[in-house]
Amino acid sequence: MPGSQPWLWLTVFLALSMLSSFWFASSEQPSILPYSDIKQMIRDGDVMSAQLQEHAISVTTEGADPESPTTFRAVTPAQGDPELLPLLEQSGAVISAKEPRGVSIFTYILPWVMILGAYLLLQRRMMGGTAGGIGSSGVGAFLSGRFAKPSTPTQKVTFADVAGQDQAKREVSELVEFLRDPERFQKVGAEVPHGVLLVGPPGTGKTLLAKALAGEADVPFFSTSGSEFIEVFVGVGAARVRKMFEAARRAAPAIIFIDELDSIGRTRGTGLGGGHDEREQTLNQILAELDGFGGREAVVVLAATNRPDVLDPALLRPGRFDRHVTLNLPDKNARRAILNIHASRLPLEDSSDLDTMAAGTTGFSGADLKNLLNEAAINAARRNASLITSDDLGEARDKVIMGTVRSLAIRPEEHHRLAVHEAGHTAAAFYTPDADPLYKVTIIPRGHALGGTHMLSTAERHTLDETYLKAQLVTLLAGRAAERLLIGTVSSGADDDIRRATELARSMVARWGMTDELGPIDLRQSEDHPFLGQSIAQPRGHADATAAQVDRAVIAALKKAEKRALDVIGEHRSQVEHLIERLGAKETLGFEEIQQCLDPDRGVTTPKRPVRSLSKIPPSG
Ligand SMILES: Nc1ncnc2c1ncn2[C@@H]1O[C@H](COP(=O)(O)OP(=O)(O)OP(=O)(O)O)[C@@H](O)[C@H]1O
Ligand SMILES: [Zn+2]
Repeated sequence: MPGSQPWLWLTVFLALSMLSSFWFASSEQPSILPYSDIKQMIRDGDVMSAQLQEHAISVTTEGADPESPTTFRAVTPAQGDPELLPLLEQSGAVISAKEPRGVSIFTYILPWVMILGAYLLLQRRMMGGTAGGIGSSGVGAFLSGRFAKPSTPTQKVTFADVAGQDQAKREVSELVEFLRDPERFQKVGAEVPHGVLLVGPPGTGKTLLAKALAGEADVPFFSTSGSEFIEVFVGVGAARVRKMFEAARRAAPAIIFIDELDSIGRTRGTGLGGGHDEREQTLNQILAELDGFGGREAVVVLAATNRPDVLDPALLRPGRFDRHVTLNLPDKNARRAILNIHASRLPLEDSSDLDTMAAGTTGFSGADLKNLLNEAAINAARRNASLITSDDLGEARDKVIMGTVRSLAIRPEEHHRLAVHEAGHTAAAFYTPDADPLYKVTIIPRGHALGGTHMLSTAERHTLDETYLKAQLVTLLAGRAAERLLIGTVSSGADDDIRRATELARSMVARWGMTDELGPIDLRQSEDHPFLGQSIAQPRGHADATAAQVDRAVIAALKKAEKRALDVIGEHRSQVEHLIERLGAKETLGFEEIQQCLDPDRGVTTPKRPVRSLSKIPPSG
């Protein structure tokens, strides 16, 4: 922080130098003599010149060395000395007088005021964070620290600036009316959600969407980032949160945006090495503030994260961040739209290049695409060209793919394998009658896993029957099976599939007694610790021989499921290949399209079974 505030330190420096000049100013070191001695010198005629001040007299004498006269000084008697002036006049010394020194109280106090001011500024800054922003003004903005970091007048962001993300926009836009006219809702006692969690991979436009909501509703936007709280001193984070909420309440209707919520909102009390006090205090303060909304205040808190899985469950309770809006990486059409938005100001040689780019950037986030265009423009500038060519774009794309660690960008050579892999999961789910019905399939990365076959989980299952679980195993392993059958090699992409399949098979064997050899006996290796919420090693209560038997049964179940997956895909090879082709071209396919590929004769139907919740089983890697 010090480095970021040079002017602050300049102020402190100035104040200190004022003080010091003040302290040392009076030290031109004349020798101090008793007044009577000075008077005697005057009488003796030794004094060449005298300078009179309000309460002091300085005299210069010839001294021993005429070249360097000596100065003496004395404080004059309090009531003054009527004899002094006549005496001096008689002596013939040069008499001068000095104005009373302008040392008002102000001069003493000014430096201290400056130091105090600088200190207060520094503290406010720490408390206020970078809160403030578009449209926030007045006292609220002052307290929230905006003055410390003036936000350059940003142009208003609206939903039109957010390409794709239709679902997310629709969900968030419900809040626009509330923010525009909260009284209408309050009058009829309608409670509007106060906490909305924006979930999605980096660069998918979470911040952009929050700003767009503020822009659409035309309300102040207070923003901060979770990671800012981690660096500050204990207690400051909580105070900052309080200030920001206070300011937002005053400015209501308003929006608070907390980026990177996971960096403060991680589950408390995990990690055996003790917690992070500051983080916990900050988190507790956020919870308290959220609870403090009496359902009446027109303040909406949006928070963004790409790790909803690590969030403290307390944050997700009703009345807190109970509304979740998911942002996905853009598919081809959405990528085209994003490129369009950001290329509107750029001189492109051929705008159809953007179609090519949209097709060749699977897995790019909105931020990646924006970055790509910027890199291309830089390339063109380096060449001294006035137009951006397709070569510039191509180079820029490669740079983004290679260069960004965070990016989930998919290399062209991975593209086909992903399509094969996902088509495998999809085909297995489609042809296995007991599996969950399909909903859609995509090769666009979601979160940590690449691609995904999305299935509708039929109702909420409380008990899982054996046939269903076996179908799950087959579906999980079918991605890898398809790679093996249709490409000839397997890849690390099935990592998560194998982990989940193994976990499931082990549960079937060791918890649910779904093998004949072992029967219904609990042979778990470890137990979930109820408080730590994680497995810690527990002593095993059974013999090594039994453990080996469990392992064998697990392996057998997995092998059998893999065989089944290979068979299913082999039997429907041409349909699966058709699916792969379509998936490669379109990246995301809905149920109807899946059905057209895998069962072309059947005509379109929709999933029959009742649907209550969406889940993503199996995730795929
Ligand atoms: N859907 C989109 N439409 C247009 N531009 C987008 C879109 N998504 C991202 N961008 C561009 O990428 C930039 C970065 O996006 P933003 O900061 O909103 O992402 P984020 O999801 O908040 O990322 P992070 O998780 O890193 O905070 C935006 O300023 C915008 O220019
Ligand atoms: Zn998979």
